[in-house]
Amino acid sequence: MQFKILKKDGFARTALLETKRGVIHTPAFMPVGTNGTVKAMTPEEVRDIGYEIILSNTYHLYLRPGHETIKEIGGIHRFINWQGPILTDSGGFQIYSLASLRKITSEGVEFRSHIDGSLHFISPERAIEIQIALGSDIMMVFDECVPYPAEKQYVEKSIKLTKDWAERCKNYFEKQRTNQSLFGIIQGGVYDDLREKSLEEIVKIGFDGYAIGGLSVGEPKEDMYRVVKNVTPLMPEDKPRYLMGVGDLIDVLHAVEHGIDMFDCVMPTRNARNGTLFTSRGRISIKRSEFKDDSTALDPECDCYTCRNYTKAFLRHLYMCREILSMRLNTIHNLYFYCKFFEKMRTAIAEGRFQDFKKEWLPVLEKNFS
Ligand SMILES: O=c1[nH]cnc2c(CCNCC3CCCCC3)c3[nH]c(NCc4cccs4)nc3cc12
Ligand SMILES: [Zn+2]
Repeated sequence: MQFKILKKDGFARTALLETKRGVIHTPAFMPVGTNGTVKAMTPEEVRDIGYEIILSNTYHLYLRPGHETIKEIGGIHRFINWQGPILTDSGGFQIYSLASLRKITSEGVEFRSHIDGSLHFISPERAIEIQIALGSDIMMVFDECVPYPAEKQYVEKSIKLTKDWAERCKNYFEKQRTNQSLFGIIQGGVYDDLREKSLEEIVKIGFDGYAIGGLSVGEPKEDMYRVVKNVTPLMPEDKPRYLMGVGDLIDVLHAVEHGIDMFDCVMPTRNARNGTLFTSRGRISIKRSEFKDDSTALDPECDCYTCRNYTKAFLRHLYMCREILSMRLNTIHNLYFYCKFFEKMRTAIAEGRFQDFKKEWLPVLEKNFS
């Protein structure tokens, strides 16, 4: 995997991440494909909007239909019909946020499936074995995402576990003959000293890229910004930096400013499905009665399929009828808005005007148009 920095603007940078299945222009947003689908979208629609990489999650696919099934079918790319790069998470985060009856030991995590209650055990080695079977291009180590809030001594113990698990993931990965990449994850809660300790330990093990985990889990924004500001410049400059679970475009601007390259978040797709749409004049809730007779486009500045062909009145109508087309048209627009935002941000960095871009967009993104 090659990571080539094209241009720097302060700590912000725009780069090319070259994988065997294609190039990713960074800063990049990675749409979330739970169960192997970016909900309501075909892979062609996601690709035609301009996305180069999507996420699939190990926890769901391991439970249903099972990683062996996907392997027999020909791997995750064949299964979901996405020929570009795919990043899979380790499953650890979903176990904490979805499964029940969890038991965390130094060996791994025992949990009950949120689907049928069956008992499972995933070790760091198993988490890598599953991702290798899926055949993703970028795999994530099995980490412990520290919840917020968490006592400092709990976090101290947890980063030791995350470090041991990261070592075990790397050792297992190196014994397999696979040309996939493996990213490490830095934890440490909101404690700057523990963040630096976790960073040093994970970088010492050595990975193809590094993620900041344990954020966007309910901590105050100023804690998230402080951790990103302090940790990011200490991460290896010549490797991709991935801020997990982020996020809101305001948070993206703060993170790109400090040198983050990759993002994933359910925001554009989940918000679309509940009628919250991002526009060039702020965020709007399409179900509001003020749009009942509004014959104008959702966003006059947007040239996506939805904005070119439908009125706010129709989008509101579809939403009120809970029509499937409502989810599709809203998702097309929100994904398009995010994709174009990242494209404009990359251009701004390439032209050395990231600060202007941030100043121009922050007020828009903070605005609730209604
Ligand atoms: O430390 C972490 N370790 C591992 N994963 C994390 C994730 C999941 C990132 N998205 C995975 C996707 C893989 C494909 C399917 C969908 C998820 C996080 N997401 C958030 N916040 C957003 C949040 C989302 C839900 C609750 S908080 N913080 C996160 C912190 C960690
Ligand atoms: Zn649009």
